[in-house]
Amino acid sequence: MTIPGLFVTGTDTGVGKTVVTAALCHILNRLGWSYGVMKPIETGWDGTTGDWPPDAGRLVEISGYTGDPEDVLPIFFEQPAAPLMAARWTGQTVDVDRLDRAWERQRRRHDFVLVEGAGGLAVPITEDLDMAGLARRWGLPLVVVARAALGTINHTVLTVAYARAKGIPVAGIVVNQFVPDPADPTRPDNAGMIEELTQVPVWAVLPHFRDPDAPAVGEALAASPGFRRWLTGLLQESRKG
Ligand SMILES: Nc1ncnc2c1ncn2[C@@H]1O[C@H](COP(=O)(O)OP(=O)(O)OP(=O)(O)O)[C@@H](O)[C@H]1O
Ligand SMILES: C[C@H](N)[C@H](N)CCCCCC(=O)O
Ligand SMILES: [Mg+2]
Repeated sequence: MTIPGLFVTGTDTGVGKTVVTAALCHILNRLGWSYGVMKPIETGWDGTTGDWPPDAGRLVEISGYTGDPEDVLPIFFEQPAAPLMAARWTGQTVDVDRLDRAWERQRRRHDFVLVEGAGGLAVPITEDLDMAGLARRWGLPLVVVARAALGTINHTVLTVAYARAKGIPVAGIVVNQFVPDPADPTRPDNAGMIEELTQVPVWAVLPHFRDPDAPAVGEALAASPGFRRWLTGLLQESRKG
């Protein structure tokens, strides 16, 4: 495989990274790929409720992963905060070697790994590493999930500029939760403006789903021309070896 996977980031927390990562799992399931999933650091879970926290649990459920939880979710914190903050509050530091070891095990097992970040790209993990640094460290191109509504141009352009400043390729942008609103005339044109300003393909403009389950969102993503173009390119590259 020409790329080892995708790092799904967003312009903010709560923009739809997990929904889009689960949709990508659905598409890879349909293609019959063997792939890995990771949520390297999840915050806001204390480890006592259920087997998995919400994000890692969702990805495990859709991908059908049954192995060691450590390889999907090496690190979690109770406080719903940036990892560096959550770690400091409990007198800890994030063990980056532990993240790397989980990543290496995933890479040994799979040609392709889907990784969901926490929050946006500049969210700190340690004093020296943020989400962008993690994607770069693991050689993963980004998918940027962005809101559909007013304010998204600025957030998305800044996210792409930050990625470029750090030398990380951005494979595509997903504009999420489009709901027409007569009070917000920007919505129908935001994706085009984002593409023009960033020169990154918008893979899809996804609607707001009553139930954003992986098959529904995955089929919508799979049917979107921007995503199909990227996938066709990836499949051609993977056939070349
Ligand atoms: N297209 C959509 N249609 C309907 N609901 C959506 C859609 N996308 C996301 N949501 C909902 O919005 C909320 C936030 O989405 P999600 O959990 O995927 O965000 P996130 O970026 O992964 O957040 P976090 O930063 O906590 O990881 C969830 O309740 C999710 O179900
Ligand atoms: C708790 C939340 N759902 C995410 N896991 C963490 C988001 C950190 C965002 C930090 C910030 O950008 O201010
Ligand atoms: Mg999430």
